[in-house]
Amino acid sequence: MPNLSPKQVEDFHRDGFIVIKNFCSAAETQKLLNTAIEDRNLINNALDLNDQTGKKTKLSLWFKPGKDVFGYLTRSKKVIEAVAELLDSDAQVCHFHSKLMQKEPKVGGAWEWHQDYGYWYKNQFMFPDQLISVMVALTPANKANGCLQVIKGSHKLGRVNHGFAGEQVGADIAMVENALKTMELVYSEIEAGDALIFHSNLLHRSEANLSDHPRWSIISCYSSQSNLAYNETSTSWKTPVDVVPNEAILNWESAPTVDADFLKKENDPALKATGWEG
Ligand SMILES: O=C(O)CCC(=O)C(=O)O
Ligand SMILES: [Fe+2]
Repeated sequence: MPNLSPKQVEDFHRDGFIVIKNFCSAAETQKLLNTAIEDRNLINNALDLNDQTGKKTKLSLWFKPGKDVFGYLTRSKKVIEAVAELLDSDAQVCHFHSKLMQKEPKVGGAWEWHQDYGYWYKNQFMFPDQLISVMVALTPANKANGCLQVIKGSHKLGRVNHGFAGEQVGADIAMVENALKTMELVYSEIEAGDALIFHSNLLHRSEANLSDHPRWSIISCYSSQSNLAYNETSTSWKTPVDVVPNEAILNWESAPTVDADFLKKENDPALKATGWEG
């Protein structure tokens, strides 16, 4: 039984993204949000990333999905089946990394226009069509609190050059402006529990959160096992996901995230100059 309809698959290939409403139930979303708020490891391993104006986005990033509620979500049958249908490979699905994104009221920073493959090219992943991101909203995301914006169809541009924009890596703004002349900018306003699945070359950004409401989400990135990365020391990206039933999210006991292999800022090639920029 396919997880996605033929129309969803077609939309993804044409537009570079799809939104799946109520991908997580209210109870699942609440459990994820509570864990995000209460789990000391997630909090202690959060990195602050400055945007160009000094506003900060907080993110915790880990590689190997564990036996906690986030691990169960990222390994769940519903996520892995959807991803498998959209990746350009019949090989098994591997989990590259997940990030808990916390854009706090008034202080949550912006993300510059970029393609995720703009980062992952630095990891020397070979195939952008075998890399994908799944964003699940843990709180409502809208224009006021800095929801994700995407340029519809921009994954078809291929990878554009990226250079540093503050502490972040940003796409060549000339190419972004050209794209915006003919392609539609879409504000991905979604509710808690909705999922946005997008291609690694889709141009996207988000503005600062100037509202009184948090914008929290989890973004999980997947790669096919046939996609090799020659500059990546973590190993989860080449390890097929140990898939769990969807019920695990709500019903299985959630272990602490203490053993998770969290990213330290200095170890991320995407945050370092390689000389390949520009
Ligand atoms: O959460 C956001 O607003 C964007 C984050 C993002 O695009 C990324 O981490 O690659
Ligand atoms: Fe991104």
